[in-house]
Amino acid sequence: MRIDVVTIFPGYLAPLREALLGRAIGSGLLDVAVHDLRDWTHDVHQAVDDSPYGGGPGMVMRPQVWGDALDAVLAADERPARLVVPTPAGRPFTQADAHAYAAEERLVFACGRYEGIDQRVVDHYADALPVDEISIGDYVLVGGEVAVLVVVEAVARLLPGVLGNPRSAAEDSFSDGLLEGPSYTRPEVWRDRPVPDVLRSGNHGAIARWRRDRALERTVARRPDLLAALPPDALDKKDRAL
Ligand SMILES: N#Cc1c(-c2ccc3ccn(Cc4ccc(CN5CCCC5)cc4)c3c2)n[nH]c1N
Repeated sequence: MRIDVVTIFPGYLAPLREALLGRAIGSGLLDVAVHDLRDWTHDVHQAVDDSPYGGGPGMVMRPQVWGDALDAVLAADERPARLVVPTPAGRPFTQADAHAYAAEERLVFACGRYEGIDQRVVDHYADALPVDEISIGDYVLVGGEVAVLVVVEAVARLLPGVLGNPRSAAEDSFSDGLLEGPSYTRPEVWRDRPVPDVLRSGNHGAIARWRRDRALERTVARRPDLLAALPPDALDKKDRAL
């Protein structure tokens, strides 16, 4: 998979080259190119923004600069691409999106700043390729770069060979529709707090039941919306007895 990121702050994307993602890049599983939007400006001030038509707070990013940048970036590789534009007004990004994006040959991310990017940019490219305006959560950031780091990590970990243990991705939270329960490791007792006995019993059936019960309890307490979204047959009699 090839990933391109266009931003006025290329340094914000440096973490992509660390740790797991850095190894994925080094092993050729992922090809990442970060581009400075200002390389496509032509004025001495390298202006990328201007006042909003109709008034309102802040500045809006200019369509001409984005058009020149995205034309050049898209033309640099013949693989079909999906353009992903983080925005506070975007559709919520989900684990299902991460799986869908992991199947793409190429993702191009447009990182806005200020009040966002002139809407005509999204509208223009939507005539030529798939374009997603996504949001990573109901809180307000200052730009799209952090969202790109989140999305790229969620996608890259699903690529074959990136995670050391492929079972991790297969057994993700949300993969069975529930939050995962608590995890424990050595020591057996830490600050007078023991590991639950069942986890040391060797009784795999009891362990699986205990873990399912803890996942259900946690989901009821923290994400009742996930329970409501479960298919009717997702909970068995023992689940409902909890
Ligand atoms: N993903 C994601 C995001 C973002 C995100 C993503 C991309 C950009 C580009 C610029 N900003 C800053 C910004 C902040 C607020 C507003 C709304 N206006 C404020 C006053 C009148 C309306 C517009 C832009 C961005 C924020 N924030 N939160 C998420 N989950």
